[in-house]
Amino acid sequence: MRAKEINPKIDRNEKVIFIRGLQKAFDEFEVLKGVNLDLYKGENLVVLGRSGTGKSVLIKIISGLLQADEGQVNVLGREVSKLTSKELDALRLKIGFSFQNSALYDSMTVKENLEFPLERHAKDMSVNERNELIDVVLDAVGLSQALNQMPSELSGGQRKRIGIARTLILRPDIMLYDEPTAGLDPITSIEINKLINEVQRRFNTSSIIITHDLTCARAVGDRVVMLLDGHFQRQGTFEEVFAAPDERIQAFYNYNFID
Ligand SMILES: Nc1ncnc2c1ncn2[C@@H]1O[C@H](COP(=O)(O)OP(=O)(O)OP(=O)(O)O)[C@@H](O)[C@H]1O
Repeated sequence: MRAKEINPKIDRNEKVIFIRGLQKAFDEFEVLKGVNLDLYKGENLVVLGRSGTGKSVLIKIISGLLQADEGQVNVLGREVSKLTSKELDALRLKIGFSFQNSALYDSMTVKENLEFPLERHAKDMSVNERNELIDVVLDAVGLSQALNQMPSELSGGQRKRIGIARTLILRPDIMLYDEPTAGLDPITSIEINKLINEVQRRFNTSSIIITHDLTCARAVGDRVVMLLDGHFQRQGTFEEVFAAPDERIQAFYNYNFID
């Protein structure tokens, strides 16, 4: 797969996430030891790292699910640690989570699954507006025909797409994808990579994509960062990061890459 062409709409004057000196430990175990991160408006940032390096912890801190021990974590202009729980709920609505375990409700149709977040968070929306929005997000993920199907009738890749549609329906500014291609075959993975780029273009979202999948990293990342030993050791385009003469990075590459 060819490397991604960097999105020309990235606005480097606007940081939607700004993190400085982030530290997080669990008892004696220091997971994040001073992480700095910028996510620019319109950018897809890939965070790579081996298992247990703290990628999920980072996402949880960004979304206020975990507290940082030290450092500044600013999301859409708000300092996360200073928010009340109500303010945090409001901020979370601007963040779309596509987590590995964000499963669909099996007893509901695709349409009902998509209506669910609207019923909770957009109570005043008319039926017509809802239906229009459902059309828009289903079209975006290429599954308009699945409207009345049950999740059990869909493939793993299609369920993943509907999960992303359900996240998009609240029109988030930021998308957080945790291992978006995990458990998918290579062809379906490539389709999900294309979808991540399509979401970026169509909805002008800024995204963090956490993955071990280097094919995914190369296909979707405008910028790639490598989390190693509690710090971001490298960042740049995919090619720049893997051109680094660092044994640990080369080992990661050689072990993972499927070309
Ligand atoms: N709530 C918690 N309490 C104690 N330790 C935790 C907690 N959450 C995470 N950890 C530890 O922090 C480390 C980083 O975990 P994290 O889930 O962020 O890894 P990861 O990089 O996302 O790994 P993977 O790719 O396997 O998902 C792990 O050693 C984990 O055991």
